[in-house]
Amino acid sequence: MKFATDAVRVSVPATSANLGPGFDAAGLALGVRDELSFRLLPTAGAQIEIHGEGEDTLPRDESHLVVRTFRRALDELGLPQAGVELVAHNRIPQERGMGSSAEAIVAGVSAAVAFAGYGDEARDFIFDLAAHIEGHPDNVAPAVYGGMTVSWDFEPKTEVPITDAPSSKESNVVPVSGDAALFPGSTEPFKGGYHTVNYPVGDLINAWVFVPDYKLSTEEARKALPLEVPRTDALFNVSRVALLPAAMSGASGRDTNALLFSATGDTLHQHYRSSLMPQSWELMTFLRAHGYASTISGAGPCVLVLHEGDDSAALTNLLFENWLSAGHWRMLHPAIDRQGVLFGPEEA
Ligand SMILES: Nc1ncnc2c1ncn2[C@@H]1O[C@H](COP(=O)(O)OP(=O)(O)OP(=O)(O)O)[C@@H](O)[C@H]1O
Ligand SMILES: N[C@@H](CCO)C(=O)O
Repeated sequence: MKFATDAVRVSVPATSANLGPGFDAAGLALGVRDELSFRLLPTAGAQIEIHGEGEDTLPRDESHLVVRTFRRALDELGLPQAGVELVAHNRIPQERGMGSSAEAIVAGVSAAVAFAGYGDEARDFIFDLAAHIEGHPDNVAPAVYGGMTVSWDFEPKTEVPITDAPSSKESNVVPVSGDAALFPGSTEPFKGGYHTVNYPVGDLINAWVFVPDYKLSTEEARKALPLEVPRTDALFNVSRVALLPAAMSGASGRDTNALLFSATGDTLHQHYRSSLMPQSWELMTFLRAHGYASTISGAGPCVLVLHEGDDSAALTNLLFENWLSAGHWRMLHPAIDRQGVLFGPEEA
């Protein structure tokens, strides 16, 4: 395969994973974007210019996450390993729970796809490869498709009776019974691996992200989680995560803010991580004590609030004296992003 163009642009939104109960499954795209441009160079290697978030910390060599995933995607697409110039304008806070690593991975894969000359039809390929590189799909899915997503890892070997389990990698696909009848001609196979669906988000749903002045790596935050959880905690999260789509739609016919409050409850992961981010835990519990649907964003330490209606003034009043005035927290009010990654050839 050959490069279809010599320069491409990519724009990827921030994301908030888990939304409380949906650990490693639910995610929401937020209107804070990193913008990247890539240009092929006649010589090997990577030349990297970084503006904004990470300009003092990110590497400027082949170990840069965007470049690493770009190279992996070039291999997958059968494109040669060319030299590349990368200019990144980063707005997404890093190691804060706003999906910066998923953003970087989606950016690298999308750039390779754009160089290959593909457009929207390659979105599923981007999701599949990026989720495999990230290792969990909850940030990658909204970064790719926008809006609210729920993702899952389909394992034919465990989800079909053992006697029917496919034995080779090639047959690691399960046709879903009934599809052909419902949609004549449809094959809709469920292959092993990550899948995702979008759920509607009501126009009046607002999101706020409180960004602290300290960081926490996802790797550290994942180490704090137990391998097993009590059944009562698992049952609690099953009901809460099942409520999320109805609450986020804003169209359930019930009080949306009351539903959002219940739907963002979690007993599976947040409290195990609280000692790694005591200030964030305190802010989240304070907000919940005042009736706000509040969660730790992703692996933390940002705090997310979801609410029907614009409560910016009330939130500022509530938090100014004890939280915002000391300068340790920034309050963001991003739109819900409904587009996901944007990518294509650099316009001349
Ligand atoms: N824009 C970027 N460009 C290159 N590398 C990045 C970028 N953003 C993040 N990274 C890499 O990803 C790491 C942060 O990943 P981590 O998963 O810890 O945080 P996060 O993705 O912001 O949080 P979460 O997954 O909880 O939302 C950084 O230390 C850096 O190595
Ligand atoms: N679901 C992930 C999101 C962070 O990448 C976690 O909470 O660890």
